[in-house]
Amino acid sequence: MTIELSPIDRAKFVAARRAADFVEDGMRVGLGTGSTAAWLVRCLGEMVRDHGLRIKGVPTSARTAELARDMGINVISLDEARWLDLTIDGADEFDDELNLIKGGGGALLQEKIVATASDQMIVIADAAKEVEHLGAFPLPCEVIPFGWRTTQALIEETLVAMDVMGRASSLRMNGDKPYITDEGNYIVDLHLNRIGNARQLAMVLNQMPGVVENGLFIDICDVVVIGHSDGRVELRDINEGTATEEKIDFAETDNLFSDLGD
Ligand SMILES: O=C(CO)[C@H](O)[C@H](O)COP(=O)(O)O
Repeated sequence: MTIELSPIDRAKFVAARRAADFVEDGMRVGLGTGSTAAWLVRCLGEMVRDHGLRIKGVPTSARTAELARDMGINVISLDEARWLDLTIDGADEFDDELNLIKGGGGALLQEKIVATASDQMIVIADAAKEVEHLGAFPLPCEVIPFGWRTTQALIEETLVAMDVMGRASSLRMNGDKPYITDEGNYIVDLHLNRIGNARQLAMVLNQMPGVVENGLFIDICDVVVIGHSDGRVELRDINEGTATEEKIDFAETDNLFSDLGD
């Protein structure tokens, strides 16, 4: 039986399926968070189950840990792994230098720690995530709950002083309560519209007391795999300076859909 996927899920799936080919036997792999990364975890689970792939997976959230265990992946902590061969994760935006906004799913802190502790980071995304300038997607900023209003005000004042466009920010909510990250923190989303100097902003934000981490991933991503709903995948490697295109045959991946629906 084949589960009918929406065009966006087909795009996410083919990106994940192609990126899974980068995973080799014996690797320690960082497992991202979000709907695209969930496809990756399912693909790796199938490779473990049906093709005997032996990997150790380091999840970037409780959600991903649960899914990875359900898929039969050997899950270990980052402290056990210490260093990773590869991390594969989704993104909310990427630009032509493969700088990213991440954290739409609230897992930016663990995601950045895990990606930074990896020899290589591969981002998997549908084509809508590609932007000329980062910032249309609200930039997540993880802050500790203590004095969060003061931290938010400090962030806003700093953005005004830096003449960053937008300037509004909002506390991320889960119903009528603040959204709580896996680390017990809050997220303040910065509505910037367009980020002029992402490198500078990332550094400035992280210097503020109360800010734990921000969702700008600068010089961390090595490769982006962009999926399209017709099965095409584009691979861009920032280090090699290459851009190639391939096509995934959905017929060969039918077994993945048979028992792995959401
Ligand atoms: O950064 C993330 C979670 O913190 C996700 O990778 C990002 O939000 C993309 O999610 P999706 O694949 O569901 O579009």
